[in-house]
Amino acid sequence: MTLLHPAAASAAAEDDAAIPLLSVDRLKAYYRLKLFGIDREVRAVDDVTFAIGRNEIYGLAGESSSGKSTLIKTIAGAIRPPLAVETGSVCFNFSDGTRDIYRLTPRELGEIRWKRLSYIMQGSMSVLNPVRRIRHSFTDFALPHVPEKGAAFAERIGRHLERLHLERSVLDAYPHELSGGMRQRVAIALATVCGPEFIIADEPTTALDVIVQKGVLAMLRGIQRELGSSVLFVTHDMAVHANLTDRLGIMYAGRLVEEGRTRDLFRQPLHPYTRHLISSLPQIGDDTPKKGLEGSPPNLAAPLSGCRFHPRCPLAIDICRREAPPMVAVAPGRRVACHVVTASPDAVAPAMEEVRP
Ligand SMILES: Nc1ncnc2c1ncn2[C@@H]1O[C@H](COP(=O)(O)OP(=O)(O)OP(=O)(O)O)[C@@H](O)[C@H]1O
Repeated sequence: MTLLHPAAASAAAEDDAAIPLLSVDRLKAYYRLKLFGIDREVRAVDDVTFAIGRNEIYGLAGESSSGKSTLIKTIAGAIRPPLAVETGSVCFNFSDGTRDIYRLTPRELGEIRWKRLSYIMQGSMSVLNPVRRIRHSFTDFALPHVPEKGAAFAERIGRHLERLHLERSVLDAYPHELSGGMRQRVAIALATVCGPEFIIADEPTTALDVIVQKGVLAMLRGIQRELGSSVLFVTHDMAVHANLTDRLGIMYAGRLVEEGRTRDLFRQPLHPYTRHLISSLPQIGDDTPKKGLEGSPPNLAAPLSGCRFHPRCPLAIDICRREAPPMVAVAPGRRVACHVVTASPDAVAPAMEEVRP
């Protein structure tokens, strides 16, 4: 197995577009706390590098507290104390120019929100004002960012709702009058009405039952294709990733530990943590009892030396306790941070042959 230079792997991952829409480079974001007079830092995002191409849905998976929400906050420039960005950069290559998110003024950041970069949150009530009709949410968020005003603006909203198979009458409802699924559909309509180039979706279907979830995901996939937007989709639910995302990044304890095309990760997971996530998914006809992962995730305020997964890893060897494994490109578009995987190319090589395009 030939290990690729990260730049070569990165280029290979971006088959569809020469320049990624989002580039995150060596990003570290820590919560800086003072507890009983003692300074503590929670290393929630610790040296994360990845890129998202145009027109792709990139999934981010990992168990609770692995740093997913912190990563998307830092990507969106929504950084409030005690969270602080230590090092690294986040650049968007929008159609009207490149923006380094940490060099923008609050005004410049406000100008790209909704128009170029928008969000779909888990609780749609956080964007839909509970005491105002839905129409006012559209006015508040979208009106400043589109050229149409007055009747032309109302027509734009109406046409967008119809495109998403929503009745125009939904505009007259209060959020509490709609079901959870319908509220999430409205939140997707709101997030996409200005035609954003990049959408961040944070657990948008987690609170919904499976049938409603399927409809909401199909709606998101449909509008993403129509607009040609890129999506960063965050959920711990691997089944959702399998159905929706094009590429997948796996986070563990503040770090990205594996990345590749979603189908390749499911067909041949390399990192022991990814293998665990995938093997614990239920499969029809398989009634063998699923074993949970022993131990608990590390305390990010006192990170371990070496690989953060080593105390729970069935494959851990000596070096895993001493040195943090770097993310290494092992095939075009495939990276993994694991000493065992990268040190045993022969064992992994046949598997990697399968995932080569
Ligand atoms: N405001 C905060 N102050 C201090 N630590 C925080 C704060 N918010 C999150 N953390 C810590 O940062 C780490 C990463 O949390 P984060 O919420 O980003 O993980 P997550 O993967 O999104 O989890 P979940 O799926 O449960 O939302 C955790 O250790 C968490 O306790």
